[in-house]
Amino acid sequence: MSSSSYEAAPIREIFCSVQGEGPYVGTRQAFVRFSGCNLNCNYCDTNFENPGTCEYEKVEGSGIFERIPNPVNVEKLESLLQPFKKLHSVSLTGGEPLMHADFIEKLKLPVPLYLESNMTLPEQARKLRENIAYVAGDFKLPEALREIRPEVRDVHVENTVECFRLLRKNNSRDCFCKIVVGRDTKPETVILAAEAIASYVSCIILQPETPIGSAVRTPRFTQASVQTILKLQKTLLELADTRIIPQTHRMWGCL
Ligand SMILES: C[S@@+](CC[C@H](N)C(=O)[O-])C[C@H]1O[C@@H](n2cnc3c(N)ncnc32)[C@H](O)[C@@H]1O
Ligand SMILES: Nc1nc2[nH]cc(C(=O)O)c2c(=O)[nH]1
Ligand code: SF4
Ligand SMILES: [Mg+2]
Repeated sequence: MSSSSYEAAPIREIFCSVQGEGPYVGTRQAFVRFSGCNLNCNYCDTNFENPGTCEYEKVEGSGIFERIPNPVNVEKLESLLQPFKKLHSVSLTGGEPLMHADFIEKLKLPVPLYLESNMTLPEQARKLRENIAYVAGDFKLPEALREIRPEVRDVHVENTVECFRLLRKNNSRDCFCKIVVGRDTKPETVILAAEAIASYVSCIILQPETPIGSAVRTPRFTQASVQTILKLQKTLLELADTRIIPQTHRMWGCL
């Protein structure tokens, strides 16, 4: 074992499922969910705290989880992923996986890496330019972020555009952009965001916000109307292939 295999990261869960979002929906993936995030999006559906152990579902869909001690080192993660067969890719998600770029850089896996990121950490993104085959990059609009100070807003947008530039689509990597659209989303900010990254991506996905928590019983409280999202798509189609795809994994209850 090389010394780099001792690099370790806090991982919240590891399981096999299918990609539930975006243009690769339905493809078979192993998911590695890292703990911790640098943002606090108001719609976030995920618990990314570090619980001290990692939940590992070795048999896909079984609902039976082993508790693996945290942090998990590179070699251990590679062995935990071995039982999962016929994978399209391994989804690195979280929390925010770019916070663990040094760890990801060391991973050696027989399948391509698919990065699910908030695209706000360009120095970390730079480290992974050669490692990632699929970039599912979110553009976090200022109105979706809790506790963002006005003076930080511009830096946030600049960092996001820089991440898309660094990880843009090329001959060996696909890169697409997801934008979660909810009741508070301003069409003007979506259009500005899309203009800034259109040349770096293969498509833009408008992902309607899925109601979470108490909002599930009052969905209209968080959702933008069908008409609003369709209108936005029409405008963005001038810039890029733009699709409206809701989260699908929640519909049939897989992880
Ligand atoms: C939980 S995040 C983790 C990866 C990374 N931090 C990010 O935000 O892209 C994974 C995906 O779930 C999406 N997501 C989270 N909550 C959502 C919700 N309520 N409705 C729709 N999409 C949601 C995020 O926008 C992101 O595309
Ligand atoms: N099935 C499934 N698809 C997903 N696509 C992105 C996810 C995420 O949480 O990053 C996710 C997830 O948690 N489950
Ligand atoms: S960046 Fe991703 S994980 Fe972090 S709060 Fe936002 S949606 Fe949740
Ligand atoms: Mg999810």
